Amino acid sequence: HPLFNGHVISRSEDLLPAYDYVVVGAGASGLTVANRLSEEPNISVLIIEAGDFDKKEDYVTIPGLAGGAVGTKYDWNTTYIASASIGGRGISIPQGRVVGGSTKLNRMVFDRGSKSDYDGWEALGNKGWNFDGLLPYFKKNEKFSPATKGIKEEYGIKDDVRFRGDKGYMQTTYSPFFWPTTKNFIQATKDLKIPINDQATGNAFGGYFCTHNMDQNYSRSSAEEAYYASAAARPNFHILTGNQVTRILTGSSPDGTVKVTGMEFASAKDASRQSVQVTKEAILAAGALHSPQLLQISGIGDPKLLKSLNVTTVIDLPAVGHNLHDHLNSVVVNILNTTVLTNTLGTNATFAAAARQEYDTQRSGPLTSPSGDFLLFLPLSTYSPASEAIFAQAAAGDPSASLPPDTPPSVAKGYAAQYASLNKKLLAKDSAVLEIIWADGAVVLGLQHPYSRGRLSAASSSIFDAPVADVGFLRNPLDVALLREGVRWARRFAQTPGIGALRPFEVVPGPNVTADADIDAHVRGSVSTLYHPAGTCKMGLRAEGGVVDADLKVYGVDGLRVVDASVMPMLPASHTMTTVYAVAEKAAEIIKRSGGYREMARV
Ligand SMILES: Cc1cc2nc3c(=O)[nH]c(=O)nc-3n(C[C@H](O)[C@H](O)[C@H](O)COP(=O)(O)OP(=O)(O)OC[C@H]3O[C@@H](n4cnc5c(N)ncnc54)[C@H](O)[C@@H]3O)c2cc1C
Repeated sequence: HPLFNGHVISRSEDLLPAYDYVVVGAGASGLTVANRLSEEPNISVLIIEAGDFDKKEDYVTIPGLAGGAVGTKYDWNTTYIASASIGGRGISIPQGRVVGGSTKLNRMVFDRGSKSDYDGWEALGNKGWNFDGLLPYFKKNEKFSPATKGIKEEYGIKDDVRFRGDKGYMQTTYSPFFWPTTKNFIQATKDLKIPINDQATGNAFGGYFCTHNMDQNYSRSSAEEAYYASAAARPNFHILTGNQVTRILTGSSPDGTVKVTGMEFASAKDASRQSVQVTKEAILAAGALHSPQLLQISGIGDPKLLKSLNVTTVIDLPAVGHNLHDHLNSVVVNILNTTVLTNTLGTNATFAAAARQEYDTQRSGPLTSPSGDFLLFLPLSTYSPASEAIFAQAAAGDPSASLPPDTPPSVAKGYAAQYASLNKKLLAKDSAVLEIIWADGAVVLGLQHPYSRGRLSAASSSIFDAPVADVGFLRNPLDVALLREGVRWARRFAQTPGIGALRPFEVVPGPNVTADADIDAHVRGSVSTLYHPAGTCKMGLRAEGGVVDADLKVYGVDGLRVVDASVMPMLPASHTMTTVYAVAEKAAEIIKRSGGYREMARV
């Protein structure tokens, strides 16, 4: 077929009239699933992506400049709505709008959560979704290379390679350069007798050395380099960029079954709508903020919301958009008495020029590191003496304090089970409550298992109007207590010999801020996002607020799945990309199996 030339479809006129699978969104999950499905030469796959290909700008490819694409044309530039619980502030929430999705914007922390976190997904009613069940897919995603000999010896990094993949498309390794005060951070970890583990093994707590998604040339390995590049030559793999899916088209058969029939899309709000037919399935991979929005404007959601948008209800599924949660962080900032800091790249032009030259000519030095080369993930009892008291407060608390007004009963029921699971984590030794990112004097305190939940709602019936994202940060005061204890820990940490050697001087919130109420005010006034929105199309039982089942099929509709960060019932204590890839790798096999294709793909 002339159109099956393996090239990017840049004009919608060049599309085939029908595809077996149409994937919405070419980010982490979408490219993974589309790549794996198109391994079968008989399957035709189309991905529709709102953004375009990037131009390999330095801020996209160079690890030391990671995050630089935030706020550019490659970002949706979305915001979490202002809320009283965080001092009336709105918070910007970057999301990739480019081929590669958020993996082009992200900070390249490539880690997994604890075994207990994934086992918790299964305990919530999702058979097979546990650490052991995900491990083959974590490995399938990855082509891991160990640290350089120098870094390995200097820092004593030990990897259990049985837990690592060596044939995947995603290239991962450690930075060949660690910023100098990383040594102080590691020393402080030892001073506090915090064990150092290997996060890949499921023991993602204590301290760990962190891998990044980058190739052997120390350039970003995004979903594009990994899953697009390796599939682009396949004639049955098409991608349409610069177009947004505007609606999922459905029809009903005489017996009342609702089935996906096609996808409608457009290049701009006022551009004409076009459509392609879907012969097998539509797969949503638009991310945790856009997949639920697309479901809602296609008539799948809470009838009350849909009515207010003038959208006809196709499937009454009130949970769509609920269970929105994200990792949030507060911060304690110290001034350090030392010269070479990560921000020297921004403040000292001579240093930056030398670093650039070193990167360009030798692929070494500061620009090879996206930072975050060593991280702490602390169980509550290891960072707070108040764990029993906070547990008692939680056990006596009312789960509904975490939820937005008008939460549907099924969602509240499902959340009650999550609440019990969150309470257990307060006493657990095998799951972290707090992440510590050491950013040279700034101690970033990331809450990993927040109690509070929010809600994502379409703002209108048009996909081109940004959705209303109420993330619910600090809605439940338990989250404030967990961060308050983090602030106190950060001060003890600053007094360890390891950090003390840098003569830290606290400037935020400042040494006078010691009373609970004052620390709480600092927490409420400072929290921000760690960029991990999830949970809005939760995998779970329908009666418990599930939007998709354990095969990631949307309840009530034939031929429709969600495979992105929105299906995670609860965030693991880790950054999210690695988990998104593993979920998508598993999803691809589930989809192949249900289509009658063989399961284990060639790699
Ligand atoms: C600034 C930032 C820093 C981060 N840092 C890290 C980190 O260091 N480590 C880590 O593990 N994780 C990090 N993350 C999170 C991680 O990148 C995401 O969890 C992951 O990419 C989510 O994958 P996804 O497939 O769900 O969505 P995405 O990767 O965001 O992909 C969704 C895609 O769908 C497209 N889309 C949306 N709506 C439509 C539509 N209607 N039609 C067509 N296309 C559409 C979008 O344009 C996008 O390309 C970070 C994220 C950000 C934004």
